[in-house]
Amino acid sequence: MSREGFKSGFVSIIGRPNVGKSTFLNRVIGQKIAIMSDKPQTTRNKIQGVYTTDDAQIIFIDTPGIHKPKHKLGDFMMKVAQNALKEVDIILFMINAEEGFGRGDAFIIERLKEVNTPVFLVVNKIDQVHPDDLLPLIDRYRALYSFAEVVPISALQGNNVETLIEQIKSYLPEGPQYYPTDQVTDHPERFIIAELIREKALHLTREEVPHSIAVVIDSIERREDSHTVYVGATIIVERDSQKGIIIGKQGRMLKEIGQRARVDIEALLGSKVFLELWVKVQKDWRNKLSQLRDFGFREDEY
Ligand SMILES: Nc1nc2c(ncn2[C@@H]2O[C@H](COP(=O)(O)OP(=O)(O)OP(=O)(O)O)[C@@H](O)[C@H]2O)c(=O)[nH]1
Repeated sequence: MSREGFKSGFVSIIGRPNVGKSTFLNRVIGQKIAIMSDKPQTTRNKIQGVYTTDDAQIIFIDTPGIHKPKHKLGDFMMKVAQNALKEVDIILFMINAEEGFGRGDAFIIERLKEVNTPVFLVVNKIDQVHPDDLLPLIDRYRALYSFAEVVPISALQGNNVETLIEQIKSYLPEGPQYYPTDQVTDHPERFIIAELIREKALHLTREEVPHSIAVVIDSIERREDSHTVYVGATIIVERDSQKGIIIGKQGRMLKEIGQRARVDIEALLGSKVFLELWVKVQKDWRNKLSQLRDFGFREDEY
């Protein structure tokens, strides 16, 4: 669909782990589509949120944090992120006002210098700092890169988020409405369901299980004459000890993960859900690219 004066484009959100990228996306899109966690580096997949108004459509790409590569997952995602940056209309470089400048930011700025896309410096978590401290912080970043705009926000409380949206719109080219108005994400339900399960598993096991959890959806079936959707999923961990933690005493932890995930999946699908969860150990899955592909990380999609 193409309308006179209608603007549209792609916006990539980048930033160090935990700066608030998912919180921002969730606030703008108004639906729980990105995994949220107090632990860093949980947003591994590209998540697209689509924000549509009468006069514009913004397609957000929640690019995974750019880190120095540590193992192959790092390398792989770095490449994905770098490619994504070249193809978008605007990059939002989000920083955490509370934490200030860090080496991770310096690293990202080096990557930004390799692309021509306009970059907004989005200073998040301003609810946590004194206004007097903001300007010196912004100057520190400005000394390193010429940002198209600088916008302080609080993604959590919503301060200035609308202003940021308006500024994004003003940079977008005229273009078609790529997605229907009611579409908030182009990911198949499968992906969102996997993220919801992963979120519950990470949340409930907190300190005991690191980020080496992947969730694969084995099946989603709506059986005829039934209002129930049957979902089968496997939680993949790296070690036997993690499998034990996920399952818990007499299966209690797995049951809890399943119950909590089911509530969210029911809200997502708008129907009753029967969720069956399995746990599987696959050693060192993060270092095996072929398996990453099996888990849905596909380089050619980007
Ligand atoms: N006080 C405050 N906290 C915030 C704000 N935005 C996000 N947070 C908190 O910061 C933490 C991390 O937020 P996320 O949105 O998960 O961060 P992220 O950048 O998506 O993190 P990764 O998934 O690791 O890349 C959460 O506990 C949020 O509630 C904000 O504006 N103010």
